[in-house]
Amino acid sequence: MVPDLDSLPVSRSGGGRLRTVALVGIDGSGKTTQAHQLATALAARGLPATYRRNAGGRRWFGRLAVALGRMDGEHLLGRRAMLFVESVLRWLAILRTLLRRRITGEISIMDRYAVCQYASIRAHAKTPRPGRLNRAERRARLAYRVFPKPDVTFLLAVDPAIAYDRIERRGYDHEEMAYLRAASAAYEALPERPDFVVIDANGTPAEVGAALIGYLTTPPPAVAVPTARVPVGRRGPAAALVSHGRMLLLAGATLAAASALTYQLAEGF
Ligand SMILES: Cc1cn([C@H]2C[C@H](O)[C@@H](COP(=O)(O)OP(=O)(O)O)O2)c(=O)[nH]c1=O
Repeated sequence: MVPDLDSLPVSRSGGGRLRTVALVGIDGSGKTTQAHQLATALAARGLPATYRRNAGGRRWFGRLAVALGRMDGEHLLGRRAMLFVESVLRWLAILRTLLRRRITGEISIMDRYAVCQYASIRAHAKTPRPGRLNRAERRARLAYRVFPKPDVTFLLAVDPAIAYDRIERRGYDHEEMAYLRAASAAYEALPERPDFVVIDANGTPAEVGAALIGYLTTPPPAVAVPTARVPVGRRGPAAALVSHGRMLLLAGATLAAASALTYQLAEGF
């Protein structure tokens, strides 16, 4: 059966058409592989799905650091500066993705989203405490709150040891086991965690891909499932106000982000 836009669960739950899908999880969980695969699978079903990468530049700075004789981006810039740069670049990347989505009407299959930055901040803290919201995260949340929640957020849950092996095999970066464990715990402790659709990502790309597409194309249960997308109290004129306010904020942010240099930086990461 070939599903159309209106056959996807998100539209059936009353929230309108499916517009944004985010894949989140620790490094090596398979976000990039699966986001590409999912966009291709949806496109093959005639849906306007496009892969979008909301990267924070850590990998790029890692390569630069190595070229300059340092271990990684954190070693090059310092822990706090790297987190700040990552937060800014990811913010710009998400903004660009959402603006593109608005212009093209595509279904954006997003490789990472705002929650990845919150998890990164927790896991990269001097003393990682996965359950604790620190000052840096508070600031990031303030900046990222202009972005709407994706229609679906898939958390690719993977054993950190499997993720570690995958990263070693892909060969162009390295993560410590302690960091992967802290990041995994951070995702589990995020307040957004109850909204995630958790997918077992320990399997093969085909198995995980089937779980993702299966979720999106399987009709929801007949019982009324409350949707978290639009709180009931925000419907009607209040919803319109919130929506306009958000658009104004986004427009202002677009101006701030309009420098070609910054745009190119975000594009490259
Ligand atoms: C999804 C998946 C990826 N891989 C490989 C592909 C990549 O080289 C590497 C990491 O996957 P990748 O998609 O790059 O993970 P992320 O974007 O979350 O960091 O592991 C597997 O070996 N098995 C899998 O099931």
